[in-house]
Amino acid sequence: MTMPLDPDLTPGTVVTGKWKNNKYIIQRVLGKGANGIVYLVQREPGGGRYALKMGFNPLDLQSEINVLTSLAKKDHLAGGNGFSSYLKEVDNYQAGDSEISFYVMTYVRGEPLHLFIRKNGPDWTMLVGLRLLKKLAELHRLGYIFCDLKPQNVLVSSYGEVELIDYGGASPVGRSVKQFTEWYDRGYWNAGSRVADQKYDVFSFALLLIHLLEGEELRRITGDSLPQLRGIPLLLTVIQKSERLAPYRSWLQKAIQGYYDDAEDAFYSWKKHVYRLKSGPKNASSESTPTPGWLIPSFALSALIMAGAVMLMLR
Ligand SMILES: Nc1ncnc2c1ncn2[C@@H]1O[C@H](COP(=O)(O)OP(=O)(O)OP(=O)(O)O)[C@@H](O)[C@H]1O
Repeated sequence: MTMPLDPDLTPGTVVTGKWKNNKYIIQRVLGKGANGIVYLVQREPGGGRYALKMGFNPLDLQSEINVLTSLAKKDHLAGGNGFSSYLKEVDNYQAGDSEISFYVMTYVRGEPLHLFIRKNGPDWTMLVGLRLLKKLAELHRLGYIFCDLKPQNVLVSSYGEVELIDYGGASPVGRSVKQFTEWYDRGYWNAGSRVADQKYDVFSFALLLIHLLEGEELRRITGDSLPQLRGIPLLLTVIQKSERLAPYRSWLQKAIQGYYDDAEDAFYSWKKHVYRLKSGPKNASSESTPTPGWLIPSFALSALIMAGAVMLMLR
């Protein structure tokens, strides 16, 4: 089976599945990664919108499909409804002489975590972080580790709902991590092995948080030091010195040092932290940065949506 290197399809192209004969009309490219290209498609007939992924390498795509299938089965058995409905269909597409494998999944509306926080402000980190930990906890309960946690793989809706995308790196507990991004990788930071366990994801989450709020400082401090000095003490220094990380300090110190057994443990600890913030004093950053007048209405709306979302979450 041959495969074009770059299956770039123009809007309007109809992708017909070879085996199941379902038709999907390409609307636009949602994104391109190292492993494949993801399109927004409309199913015909019926018209529902989905995300359709074509892989550059059929074997990599198949292993991703295997993970999603196994997750769906486990989730179904556990009575859940999150992962069991994510994967919709797997088929092949005959494009000229070549056959391209693809799969269809739920279309997740949202923007990558780092862009969401940049646009809506760091105050959202508290809520979005809680929801992300909840997602990871659901995955851990099914025996899987996400492994390649990075801002691009976390999509956030305008109400702060969180979805993980790209399960290409997900592994059952105990396997070696096959896909990772250095900045969020426990091995890169000399903070533990590259074997998939629950703490691996919690560590990546902690690094994600440091990156979101203190990215420049992290780059500066690691740029100056030798690779062998990259490690837990260096990260603890960044956490200790940072004003922006102050509300998360004790949580982060524990996460970095592998104190939390899994994402559920980390989630409950974070939840307590959210409660504390709710009743505590206003944080320093909102006092020290004056808000321009024209931003106040959108800020107020943003705060209102966040308050509503926090209440929903803590019900
Ligand atoms: N279900 C989805 N709903 C909406 N957008 C999606 C969905 N899946 C993927 N995307 C978009 O497509 C992009 C590429 O998808 P994906 O991350 O699966 O590809 P990849 O080749 O595995 O990427 P990477 O190089 O990060 O491993 C994502 O960054 C995202 O913008």
